Amino acid sequence: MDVPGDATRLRDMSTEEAHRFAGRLREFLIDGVCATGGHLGPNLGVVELTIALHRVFDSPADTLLFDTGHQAYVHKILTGRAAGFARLRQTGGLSGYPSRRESPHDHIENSHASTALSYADGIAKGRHLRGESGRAVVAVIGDGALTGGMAWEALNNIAAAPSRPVIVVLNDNGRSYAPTVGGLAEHLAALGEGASGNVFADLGLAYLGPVDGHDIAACEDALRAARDLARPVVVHCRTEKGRGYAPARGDDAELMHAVGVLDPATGTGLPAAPTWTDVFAEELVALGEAREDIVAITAAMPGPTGTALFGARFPGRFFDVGIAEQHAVTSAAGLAMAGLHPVVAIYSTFLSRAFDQVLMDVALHRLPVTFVLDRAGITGPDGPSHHGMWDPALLACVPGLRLAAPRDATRLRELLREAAAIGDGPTALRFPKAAAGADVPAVARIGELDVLHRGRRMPLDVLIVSYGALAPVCLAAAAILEARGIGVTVVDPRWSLPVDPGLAGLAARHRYAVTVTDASRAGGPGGALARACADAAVRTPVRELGLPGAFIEHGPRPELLAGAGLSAEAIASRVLADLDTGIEPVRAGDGVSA
Ligand SMILES: Cc1ncc(C[n+]2csc(CCOP(=O)(O)OP(=O)(O)O)c2C)c(N)n1
Ligand SMILES: CC(=O)[C@@H](O)[C@H](O)COP(=O)(O)O
Ligand SMILES: [Mg+2]
Repeated sequence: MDVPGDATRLRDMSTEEAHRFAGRLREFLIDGVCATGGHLGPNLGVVELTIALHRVFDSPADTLLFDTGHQAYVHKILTGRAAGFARLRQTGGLSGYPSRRESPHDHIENSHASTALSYADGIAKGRHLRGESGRAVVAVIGDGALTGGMAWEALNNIAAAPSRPVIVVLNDNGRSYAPTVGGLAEHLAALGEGASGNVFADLGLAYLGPVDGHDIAACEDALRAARDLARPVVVHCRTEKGRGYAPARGDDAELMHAVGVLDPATGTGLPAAPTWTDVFAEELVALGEAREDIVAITAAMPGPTGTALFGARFPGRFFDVGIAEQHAVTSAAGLAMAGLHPVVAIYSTFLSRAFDQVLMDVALHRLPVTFVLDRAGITGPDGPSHHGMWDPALLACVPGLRLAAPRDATRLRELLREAAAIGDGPTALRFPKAAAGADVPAVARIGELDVLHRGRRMPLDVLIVSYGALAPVCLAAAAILEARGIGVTVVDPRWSLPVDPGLAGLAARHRYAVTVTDASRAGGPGGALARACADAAVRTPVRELGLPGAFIEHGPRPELLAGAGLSAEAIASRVLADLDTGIEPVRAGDGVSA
């Protein structure tokens, strides 16, 4: 695609030429994203708006921020990265979000929504303090991201800083994945249509709009007016998600918000095997049939979390609260106080945002809320701010919370029921973004934990403690070790928090124990087991295998897991090396495990 390497040529275009260019850019997006997967709908909706932004503002001298960043493909194309789209979201390829390493035009790498206005507030204040406030600070935020409370914390401060003006560009396409919920959505829709008030003006912000976000000249006029106002201002642009691509505007419920590889001619994708989310979605409906106290909550992600099925079946017991995870959790606490059993379906990575609410609004009151953490562990193409790798460490701090990691679909159903039956405190389940795969049967049950494989020799050499979906990998590692004459037992605790009381005793009957989890090692279940062994004066050394304490770049899930040493071969090699060299057992009171 012939794309101006910089915005100079873009600015020299007439409006008509710019619209023709927008058409070519749209075709480039459709062909490129259908070939790689990614956020097709959101980016088709901001083609003209982003062209107008780069014709009016001089990035990177002027700062352009994108909230969530999933809609920054056009920005990337206009800043010299069109060629990189052939490897979008692939190992070593272009990130699907802004990337500071890729370009000085990029600033926010975090794909968690509702943050851009706070960055803008801080940057504007910083520039003012350093006497550099001559340039514009522009933040593009979607109507969905604007349902996040943090955005309003920022607007409150931006409005109070007239000498450090921020230009807020509201990209209002009326949706997150699904139509944006709540009173704000209705208010935005009424603006310009005789609305009784204007929330932005009431906060003290200037308001320009609504503007047709697909009319380049109208966008440019509004953006120039905003720039010349020199005071905090909201430019309200109305756009269409998926614009210009019929399959995205057709029967697709989410207007192709996030797609896999598609046939560009039809917009159809490859058939996918049932996922963990599909299993959860069905079981939640079955649970809802059996128990009328079960209610479900999502933070603007009914489709991706699978709760849409429950919502269709029980519309009165289903709540989409918008991109408002903190509210979701504490509203769930309220529902539990009212005698219901809420199931909060939330990606692992987004739970981080509501940690205080889990700790102080749910657990402190010992409320029966069940958190279903989808996309736990390595997710893959969405990169470091999407891997769900910190929930075990965070939740290990929560008194009274029980965390389960099902190893397969049958255990997911089983553990969801067990969690829903617990009435004296919070529970959580975690599973990955992956096909659900074949069941992994147990050969025995010891208390709450499943024995997946018994070693052939006594005294047994190695105990592998497998958490969650990596059980097949652990069994394959056991086979490699047994081929080397090493006896191995593989167990799955099912509930990783609190530590199963039988695990330390089981470890005592082995020379060595290794824990395997698709989560950050730091604060993971392995450390808890090591300390439990130390406290029980069990001298068996415990090796913890998991994800490193680092931000892991985007790439295919299997490749990233292998890169973190979570393949059968890598686990077996680690065990063999430890057996050769020996590792010290954790001593009682030693907070650090091997
Ligand atoms: C804190 C948080 N929760 C959920 C998500 C998942 N998510 C990604 S994009 C999106 C919808 C964003 O809607 P909007 O801001 O209106 O942008 P649009 O896609 O419509 O351009 C959601 C819910 C997220 N990125 N961050
Ligand atoms: C941008 C965002 O947070 C989501 O749209 C993210 O892309 C999740 O994608 P999956 O639902 O495919 O995991
Ligand atoms: Mg939107």
